[in-house]
Amino acid sequence: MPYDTQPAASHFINGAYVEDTAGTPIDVIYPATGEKIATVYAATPAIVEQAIAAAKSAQAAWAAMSGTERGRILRKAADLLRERNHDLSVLETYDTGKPYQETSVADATSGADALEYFGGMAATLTGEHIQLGENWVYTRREALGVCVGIGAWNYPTQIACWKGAPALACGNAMIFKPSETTPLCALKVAEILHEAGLPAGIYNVVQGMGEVGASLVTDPRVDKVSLTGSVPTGRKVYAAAAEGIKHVTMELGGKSPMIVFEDADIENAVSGAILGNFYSSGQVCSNGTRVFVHKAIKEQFLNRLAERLGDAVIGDPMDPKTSFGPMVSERQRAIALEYIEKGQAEGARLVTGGKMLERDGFYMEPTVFADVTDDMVIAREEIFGPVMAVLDFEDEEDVMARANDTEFGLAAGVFTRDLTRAHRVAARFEAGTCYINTYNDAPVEAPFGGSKNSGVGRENSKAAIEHYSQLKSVFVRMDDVEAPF
Ligand SMILES: NC(=O)c1ccc[n+]([C@@H]2O[C@H](COP(=O)([O-])OP(=O)(O)OC[C@H]3O[C@@H](n4cnc5c(N)ncnc54)[C@H](O)[C@@H]3O)[C@@H](O)[C@H]2O)c1
Ligand SMILES: C[N+](C)(C)CCCC=O
Repeated sequence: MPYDTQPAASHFINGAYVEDTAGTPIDVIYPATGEKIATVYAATPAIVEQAIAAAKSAQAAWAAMSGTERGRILRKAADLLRERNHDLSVLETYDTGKPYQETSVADATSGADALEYFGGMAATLTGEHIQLGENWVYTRREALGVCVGIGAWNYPTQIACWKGAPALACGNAMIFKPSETTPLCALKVAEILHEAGLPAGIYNVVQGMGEVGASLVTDPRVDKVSLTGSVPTGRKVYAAAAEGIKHVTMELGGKSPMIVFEDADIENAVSGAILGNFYSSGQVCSNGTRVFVHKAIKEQFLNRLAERLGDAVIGDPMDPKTSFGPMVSERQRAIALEYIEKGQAEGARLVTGGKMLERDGFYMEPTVFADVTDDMVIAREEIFGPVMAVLDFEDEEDVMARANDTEFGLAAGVFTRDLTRAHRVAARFEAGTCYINTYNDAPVEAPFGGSKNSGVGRENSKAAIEHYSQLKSVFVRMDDVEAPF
């Protein structure tokens, strides 16, 4: 192993690594080999208490600093993430199994973008002045207090930063619980933030399974919860947060549509479908896994897609030439393979792939089904694996209705050369993040998030500020107070 993956300790609390081996051990498995590469221990109630107490006592002083001072620390952390991109990318690859070819451009770099963007914005956060005759109101944009971030396993560095950066820019403290499947990367984010000058207690990381997350969400000292995870977990966390009337951001799952019209640039549409189904071995929330292709170009599209998939380099994720790595875990691969069996049983046509690879690690083939119909399980449920469902259509009205006929609303994409149609379709998509002639771009400047069951709130962009701060109005009377008696 060219990299020591064992973290200094399981948790990062109050500016330092903290260990408590009384917690349940969590083995960290390298998905490319199935080997154990590290062990962390789930937070005990005493560790959770330490983290909440540290965040609570540090937050007010952090919020009292000027935005310029807070932002400077975040921007320094962004620089450190970029300087250490290689090591952080290697760690991300060990944590998730995603190829280094991806992690070196999409994870620590995306986290750095968030820290730089929100670091730059911290000094610009202001209230407003509202004149009412002689009297006036001013508003103060204030921090929420203690925020809890709970992560999924597909983008551990990115999620730790996408939640941490706006929270900290607004003057909050954060306690982040990574997914138990990928616990390593967030510890490095915490370490770097503190090296950049973050005061102790402002960004803490605790490990554990769902119950650790639940104990954070229900603590009365916690003011906001931001979850990235599945819809079933989102339901539980949203309900628990509602009990305490807490602020929430819910970044949940999807089964997003991608519509390829007969006038589309086929090469670009195939590229979009590859990016939106097979990047990160298909383990991306916003993936366009229901690909509606116009009947007139369907066979051309499928032939070109199969040819391009033949160019995928499946192998050692650390080899920079590898473009398709293993699934994150044996369990996640088993889930995807079960869906493939269901697809075949329901009569979908297997165009390519469909099997696990007989080698160490959790590899399977990128898989494409054609002749999928709307009622098939593979067209309705989120698989979270490299399984694309291609469906036919002929009519725009009909395909719009079918594209929107889902409980999810995370993302949606359209490929067409017809400008008017592109914008008409984007306007009619019931989804929070839409694409025209591209797929899965997620720059920090743009809001990212879902509608319907795919989520509440937005990450990134100015919109995230609304979800990590609150406005206080202060009414100022200049004349006398009139009272009835
Ligand atoms: N919308 C987005 O931005 C986005 C991004 C990445 C992943 N996802 C979604 O995440 C899912 C895959 O990730 P996963 O398998 O890790 O999801 P998951 O829902 O199983 O777990 C997510 C996190 O929630 C924690 N958790 C579980 N039960 C909890 C509870 N009762 N209280 C508090 N925390 C609890 C887990 O420990 C984990 O850290 C997919 O559905 C995917 O679409 C969404
Ligand atoms: C940046 N991506 C690739 C759109 C991923 C966002 C997080 C979803 O899994």
